[in-house]
Amino acid sequence: MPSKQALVRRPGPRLAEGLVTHIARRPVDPALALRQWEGYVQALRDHGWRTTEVAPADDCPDAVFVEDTMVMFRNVALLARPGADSRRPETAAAREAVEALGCSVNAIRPPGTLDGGDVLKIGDTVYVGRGGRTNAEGVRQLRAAFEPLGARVIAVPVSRVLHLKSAVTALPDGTVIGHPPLVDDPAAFPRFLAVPEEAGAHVVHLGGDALLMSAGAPDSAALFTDLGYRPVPVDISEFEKLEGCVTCLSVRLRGLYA
Ligand SMILES: NC(=O)NCCC[C@H](N)C(=O)O
Repeated sequence: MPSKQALVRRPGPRLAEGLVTHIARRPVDPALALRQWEGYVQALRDHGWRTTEVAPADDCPDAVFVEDTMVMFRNVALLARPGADSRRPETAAAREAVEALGCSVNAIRPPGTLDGGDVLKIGDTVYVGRGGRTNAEGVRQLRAAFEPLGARVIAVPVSRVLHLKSAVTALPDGTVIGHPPLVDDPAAFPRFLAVPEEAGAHVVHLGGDALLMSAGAPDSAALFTDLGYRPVPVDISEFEKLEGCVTCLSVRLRGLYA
């Protein structure tokens, strides 16, 4: 059975200064953000996930988006080298956290850049978004790290949103979901399902039929219900103002040895 261990990182004091690239900046309410983060962590726990907090990186406004610090394949962590300079210091404590969980750790080296949010795994297929944060050398190093472990790495273009997983994620059956205006090339995926809202493109499989998703996508939630899934909505509006989504607030470690 897959392990249900997740890394999370609480929002720091400079959260409101987080990067915005593809949307207009809107003020972030730090107190509300903390409550929303606690609700997100609770939703993971309510569905059987153990959560480990990565030590704070309080000088890094975007540290709460801990998914970007690494990519997991089985029990191997590939430490990211974030494409944004301000996010580079985030990986040090993330490394300590995965090492403490017994993972093998590898790392992207200069001049490679890669953000965890650019990597979507579906079984042994690993899609990587070549876009604003992940460069060709990062893609090459991802291949070199994971193909020997049985991964098939497929690079896809990302130009309309921040990360690949800002555009698409996957249902538990492997169907890739995305909001078409934001997806560069839906034909890159063998099965693609259009969802009616941008925030509806982001799901985290909690186990069984449960899908963690933004409360901001009720029509997409209805679509998933109609397909036999059980949406678990969480309000993450303050993180969405910083181009965050449900995937990027945790690293899921499904391949740990018991
Ligand atoms: N994986 C993700 O989608 N991460 C969101 C990161 C948002 C953050 N404001 C950034 O621009 O890096």
